[in-house]
Amino acid sequence: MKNVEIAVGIIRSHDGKIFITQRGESSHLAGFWEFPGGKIELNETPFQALQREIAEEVDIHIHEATFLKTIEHEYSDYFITIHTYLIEEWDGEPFAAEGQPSRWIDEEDLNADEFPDANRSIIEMLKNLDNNI
Ligand SMILES: Nc1nc2c([nH]c(=O)n2[C@@H]2O[C@H](COP(=O)(O)OP(=O)(O)OP(=O)(O)O)[C@@H](O)[C@H]2O)c(=O)[nH]1
Ligand SMILES: [Mg+2]
Repeated sequence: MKNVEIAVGIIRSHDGKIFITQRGESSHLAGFWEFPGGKIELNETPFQALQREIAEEVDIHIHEATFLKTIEHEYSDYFITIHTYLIEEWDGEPFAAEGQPSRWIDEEDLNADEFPDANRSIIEMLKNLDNNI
């Protein structure tokens, strides 16, 4: 089966809100909310892919991010590897640069049922993170 490797950013403001976007109607897993990010291209590190995707999708520029973890998940038609980063500093103001719906949401209100299955363990981790970071 195909393996897709992506990098995603949890863009978190100082007051604990997270910027999420919604997948377009014609895309895979349409209608689910997601963390901005996308596929790692040839010759890119995961962090370089994160920088590029975050700039393309939500128009902010990052110089650093905290690597959180890499998760692997099996969808019915492909495997996915997700490198997850926490972004707390950026230049600019995030907005949905590709016209997709977007919102700031309180960390505690993140609902795993509204995200792709692969995100469940990311959301669980986030809810436990504040004790550690
Ligand atoms: N961006 C993102 N993708 C996710 C998340 N969770 C998850 O399962 N995915 C899956 O990862 C796959 C690739 O992500 P993507 O569609 O953002 O890739 P991309 O930005 O490079 O898009 P493109 O291929 O249209 O250029 C999709 O099938 C998507 O459903 C998530 O939280 N954020
Ligand atoms: Mg994307």
